[in-house]
Formats: sequence, structure tokens, C-alpha cells
Amino acid sequence: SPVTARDQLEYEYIVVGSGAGGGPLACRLAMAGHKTLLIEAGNDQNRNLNITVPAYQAIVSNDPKIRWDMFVNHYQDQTRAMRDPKYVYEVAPYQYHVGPDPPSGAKPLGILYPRAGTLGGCVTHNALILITPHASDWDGIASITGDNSWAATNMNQYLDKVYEWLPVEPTDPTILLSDLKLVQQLASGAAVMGVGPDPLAAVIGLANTLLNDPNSRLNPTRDSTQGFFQIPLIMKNGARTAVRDHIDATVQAGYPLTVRENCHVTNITFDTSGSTPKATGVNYLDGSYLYRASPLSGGQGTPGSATASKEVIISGGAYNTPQLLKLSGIGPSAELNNLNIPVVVDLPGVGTNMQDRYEIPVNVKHGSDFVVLNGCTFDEKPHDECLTRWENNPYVLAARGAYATNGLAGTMVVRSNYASTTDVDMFIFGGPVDFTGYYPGWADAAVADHKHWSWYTLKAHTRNRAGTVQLRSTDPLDTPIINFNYFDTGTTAGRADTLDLDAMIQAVNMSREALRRYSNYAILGGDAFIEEEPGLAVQSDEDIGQYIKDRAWGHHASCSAPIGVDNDPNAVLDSQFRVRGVQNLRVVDASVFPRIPGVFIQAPIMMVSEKAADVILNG
Ligand SMILES: Cc1cc2nc3c(=O)[nH]c(=O)nc-3n(C[C@H](O)[C@H](O)[C@H](O)COP(=O)(O)OP(=O)(O)OC[C@H]3O[C@@H](n4cnc5c(N)ncnc54)[C@H](O)[C@@H]3O)c2cc1C
Repeated sequence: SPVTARDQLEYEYIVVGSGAGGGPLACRLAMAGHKTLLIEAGNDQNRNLNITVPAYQAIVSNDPKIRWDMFVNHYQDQTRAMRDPKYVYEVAPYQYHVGPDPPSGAKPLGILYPRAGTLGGCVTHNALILITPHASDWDGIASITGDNSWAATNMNQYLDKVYEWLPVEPTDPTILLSDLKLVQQLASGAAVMGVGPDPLAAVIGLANTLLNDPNSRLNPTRDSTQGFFQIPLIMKNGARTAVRDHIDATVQAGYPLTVRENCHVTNITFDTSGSTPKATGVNYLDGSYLYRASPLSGGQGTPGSATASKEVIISGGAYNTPQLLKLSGIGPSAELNNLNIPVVVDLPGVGTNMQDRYEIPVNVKHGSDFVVLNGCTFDEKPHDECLTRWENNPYVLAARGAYATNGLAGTMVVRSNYASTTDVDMFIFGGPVDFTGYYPGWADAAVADHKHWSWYTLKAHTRNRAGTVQLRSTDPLDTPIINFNYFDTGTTAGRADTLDLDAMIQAVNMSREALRRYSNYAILGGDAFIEEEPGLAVQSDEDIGQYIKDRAWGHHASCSAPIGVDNDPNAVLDSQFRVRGVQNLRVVDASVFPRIPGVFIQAPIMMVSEKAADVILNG
């Protein structure tokens, strides 16, 4: 890899974490001529096909060289949590039992929440979907803070900056249209959104809607526009390109960016001689796979430190940023005192306010395969004909085949009956995949056969703000305790929990409506299917609601070190990302949002990263 650690340890800026938040920011600081150190606990997986082939977006999260397995509680009441068949027990180090009836002595862990410890962070292993946020997300921060630089009209420039280095393209529609059963399923979803009642009109309508860009900046009512859309992906010519490539290109171009990989930051150092503590650098442990979330962990690492003459910026993500702040003495004093961590600043909001979306599937199994997946073994072996096709063909007219897409072919975009604003608040994706959420082995199960179809929903603008990240111990290589406090165990004011649940019930009913319409397009020849999840026994809204409460999951954890106003005791940051009560320390990642933004989260985080660079460089 061209990205290497160097030994010089005095920098102007130190950025901890190379994901959606830290990576673009470190690049901009270096491009402006500042000597910048980007520290990453993981390493560069350049040339690892798992990160490049879009269709490997599930199996990449199983790659031991990349993955950090975090286990979280949706409910603190473990009896309730264990109603989820995805509940995990540890039977031996990094060996798991999933579901009821664990062997005796198995240790309850919770629900798997995949993360990536690698150059580029979770952007290197995510599902590639780039959906830009709604104007209301930015205007909300402007109105909370009174800082108008957050207004949507101003934030637009940061999306332009992201597009300077981030290529985005949809799945080539000709890949999708090569499988008539896939077309039949998609046409049924498009029909629910009002596209084409008779078979011919539906298919033509579908072909047209697969050209519709849900991020279009030409549509003035885009944020509230419902319909059926293609899905924009972070790829170029059918291959993932992401933050990792941006960092690599910045180093290659000779800017003063040093990337120190295989380096786990253990705490921030402060000069406490003045009236306000001032961040001066970081302590770290050099070594690969040190964090215990990695299945390859075991080493203790070699201690070292680096200094920053200007600023330290923490971008470890929604779990690791609060963990690192607390380990450094910034957090709720009671929690720090209990662990004998000297308090630098009492900031009660660190590791609170955490938010996520809810997701839920309706899955069916056909009698025969989706032909678009013929020859796809998803295992990178010589017999993986789809890989050979992807490797040996140019990106024209479906020539690279099914591996040039993340497998999610199209989406219903819906404003639920329970939306809090005029914005759409649900994406219901369709794809030939068996996806029921995250558990050890989920990635292999998702593609184990080619007969499954999933409609699965992602609920945006969720109201629950009750998630927490707390220290398990003072050991920086230990994972924190993560509680989401789902639905009625979280935020209930204003019926927040029921409104979110009702929207999800509506989504399950809409998914089933799409499946009902499938037979209207029988002329396309697709065979019959049976519903597996939730299953035909689950029909009443009450039963669907219970299914959702038991099995929903999320993967956009955020808001755990939020921006807020001066008189908000739980505000961790000011509107310029500065950690309150200390100097020369900022946070820039998924943690910074007061409310979870948009429908997908990487685009808003990248925009925030570009904004932070502007604020740091230009005030
Ligand atoms: C399976 C999955 C699929 C997803 N799919 C999508 C999608 O399709 N679209 C979308 O918009 N979002 C998606 N997301 C979410 C999105 O990728 C993340 O929310 C986003 O990458 C978070 O950015 P971040 O900068 O906050 O943290 P991260 O991207 O997680 O980056 C944090 C980095 O900091 C490093 N780090 C942490 N602690 C330390 C430390 N102490 N010392 C040194 N380094 C440290 C980590 O190794 C990591 O590389 C997905 C997430 C998952 C898990």
C-alpha cells in the first residue's frame, strides 16, 4: 500500500479516525498545506476485492481483517431483548450462538452491530448507498444553534465539495432488466407508488423510474417527492470508490498528510496549566488488530504519543468518539468518578442522545432462482463466475453483470402517515437477497441461495433519542456498553414511540401490497413465492407491531456527542464542532448531530466533514 506510517510525531493537526467524518477533513487540512496526522486503528485493505466489488457489500462485513463486531442492547430488559432470533451468545472467544436455546455457560452478548476498523472507516464496508439529507436536517441545526452557516442553502456548497472526490452512479438498469422475475418484483413495488397499472405501462414506467435520481437537485420539491427510484451508489464504473481512495490520492499527490495505520488512540493529552484545559495531542498503542471488537485481536500494542500544535480532532464514530472522550476525562463526572478517571471537563451529554433508524424486512422465497445471480457464489473463489465477469469486462450495458451493483435494485420513497414534517420518511428497498438484519453469519445467509426477495424498510427522522454509550472499563481496547432503548423503553413524549412504530407497520403493509401486486404482472413469467418474514401468521397491526419491536435493527448510529446551544447542559459541542470547556479539541463524525439526519447517513457526515474543514481553515 502507498499509505504508510512515518515516525515524525509533531503535527499541526491530528485527526483520529479515517471514516466518513475524519477522512475527508484530514485530506482538506493537508491540501491546505497543514502538516496533518491521520491516525487509524485499522489498516489499509487496498486490493482486497471485498471492499471493491459492490455485490460483496454483505460479505465484506464478515472479513476478519476489516470487521469490528460490536454487540448492542436494543432493550436493557434481556428477556425482552432475547425475543429477537438474532440475539447472540458467546460460546468461546469470537464464536457465537445465535437465537434461542444457547448451550449452557454461553454468555449473552446482545445484537451484532457491524463496524469497520480499516482505512476509510465504515465507508469501506458499507452498502454504498448515498442519499443526500433533507434541507430540514440542516435548517434544524441552524435553528437550534442560531448559527446560520448551518442553513441548507449554505450547506449545499459542502455537497459540491464531496462530489469533487466522490463518484456516484446508479446500478446500470440494463443489469436489472435482464431478469424478468426481478422486473416483475420491481414493477410491483413501482405500482404501489403509482407507476403504470397495466403490465406494459408498468414495465415502461419501471424502466423510466430506474433513471430517477432520488438526490436530484433539479427538483425543488425533492425532499417531499414520493415515488419509485433508482439507488445512487458510491462507485465508479461498477467498483466501490470511497473515502479510502480519497485519502490515498491525497497522500499520492504529495500533500503533507501522514497516515498512521494500525494505531489505536487511547486518550487525548491536555495542558492543564492555564484556566482552560488545552488539547495537545494523543497517546496511542501501535499494533494491528488491538481493539477487542476485532476477531483478530489479542496483542497489547506499543505505547507512543504525538502532538498537535493547532488542534486534535476526534472522528472515531458514534461509539468510539464518546468512549475516547470519556477515557480522556471528558464526560459525565459521576461515570468518570466511578471508574477513577480524573475529570477534565464534566460534560453530561457525552454518550447520550444516541439515535438510529429502525429497519424491518418482509422476505419471501421463490421456487426458482433469480437468473441475474446465476454463477454468483459470493466467495471470491475461481468458480465465482460473476467475479470473473466483473473483473474481465468494461462497464457498459450490463457487461460487468450482477457484481457491479450492491444488489438493491430500486426503492419506494414514501412519506408515511405519521411523518413529523413534509419530508419523505421511509425508503422501502427491494432486492434479490435474504436480509433479516445483522447476526454472526448474516452475510453468508443473505446470499446462501438465489431464491429470496426482500422488501426492507428504513425509517428516517426517527424520534427516539434515548441511546447511550458508557464505558465498560478504563481499558481503551475494551468495547463500550451500548444501549439503544428502543421504542417504548426510550423517548415516549408526544407518542414518539407509537408514531415511529405506526410508520413501520405502514411500511410492512406496503411491502405486502407490493407482493400482492406481483401476480398482476404474471405475463413476465415469475414463479410463486411464500412469505417467510414476518410470515403469514402475523397479520393484525398489533402482531406486526410486536414483530417490529422484536426484530427491528439499525445501522446509522449517531448523535452521541451532539452540537447544541450554550445553555443546553447536554450539548457536547458548539456549532463549530468545538468540545465545550476545552481548547483545541473538536469532534467531526456521526456523533455531532443533535437529530439523526436524512434517510442515509454517510452523505451528511461527509458534508459535515467538509464544513468542519472550512470552519477550521477559514474560521
Ligand atoms: C453494514 C453497514 C452498512 C452501511 N451502509 C450504509 C450505506 O449504504 N449508506 C450510508 O449512508 N451509510 C451506511 N452505513 C453507515 C455509515 O457507513 C457510517 O455511519 C459512517 O461511515 C460513519 O462515519 P464516521 O466517520 O462517524 O465513523 P466510521 O466511518 O466508523 O469511522 C471511524 C473510524 O475511526 C477509527 N477509530 C475508532 N476509534 C479509534 C481509535 N481509538 N484510534 C484510532 N482509530 C479509531 C475506526 O477504525 C474507523 O475507521 C452503513 C453502516 C454499516 C455498519
